Amino acid sequence: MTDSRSPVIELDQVQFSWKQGSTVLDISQLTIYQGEKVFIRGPSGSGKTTLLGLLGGVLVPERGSVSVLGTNLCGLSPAQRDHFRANHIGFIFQMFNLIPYLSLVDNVTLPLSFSERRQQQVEQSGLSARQEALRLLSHLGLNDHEQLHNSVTELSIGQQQRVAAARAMIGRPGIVIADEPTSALDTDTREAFIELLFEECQAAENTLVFVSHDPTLEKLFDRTIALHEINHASSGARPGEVL
Ligand SMILES: Nc1ncnc2c1ncn2[C@@H]1O[C@H](COP(=O)(O)OP(=O)(O)OP(=O)(O)O)[C@@H](O)[C@H]1O
Repeated sequence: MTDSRSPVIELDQVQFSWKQGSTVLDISQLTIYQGEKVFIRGPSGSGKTTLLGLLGGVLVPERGSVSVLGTNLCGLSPAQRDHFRANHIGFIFQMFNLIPYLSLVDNVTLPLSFSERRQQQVEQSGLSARQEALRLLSHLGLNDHEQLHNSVTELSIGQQQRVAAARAMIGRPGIVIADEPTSALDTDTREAFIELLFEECQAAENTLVFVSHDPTLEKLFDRTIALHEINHASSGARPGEVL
């Protein structure tokens, strides 16, 4: 079956191993399309975080190509990859990685300091960076005036997650990559958060790549990629192992 949407991420004959280790990822082909909401699952240690590192240009494969929005990341220098990532990819990390000495709003607007493109996208919306940060936080469920003045160290896990998601999405990067961002939450809270994430991604035309261990979330997504099914590396976990 052919897909009429444009590919935004294309992996071709990719192999990756950590130094002196055996091959962790060996993927012949992987294509993710514009606007898709993709769920990636796989056993612990199967290489999900490593794959996200390749998609974001944090890591480069020793073989094959990783093309994102038409740019082959393997052909860029480390500095060019950093620049590309700042412009086009929003990350939601497992541990959120919020900056404790910055306010919530400053945490959210931080990516704009590294990306003129994302800054311009906010300007074009007619809002200031602060207004856009507040809009995103409010849409993601953080609109209590008092909470907004809290230090990030005083936030619950769910609230931290919302700040991290707003930070990933500010300035419409195009691609949002989330690594197990809901693991500390109960099922209802997870689903509610993901629905909000979807709405915001759709409005901003972001493609979403989401990694989780939780199979109950799968049904919410357009497509699931079972990493252990597309990964031919001998060190990768085999189908049937504990998910
Ligand atoms: N920085 C690193 N240096 C060396 N080996 C690493 C590094 N990061 C991960 N690995 C190894 O690569 C393999 C895949 O790890 P990865 O974190 O990508 O798996 P994962 O599927 O995301 O696991 P989990 O679900 O537990 O987070 C593992 O064997 C791991 O030990």
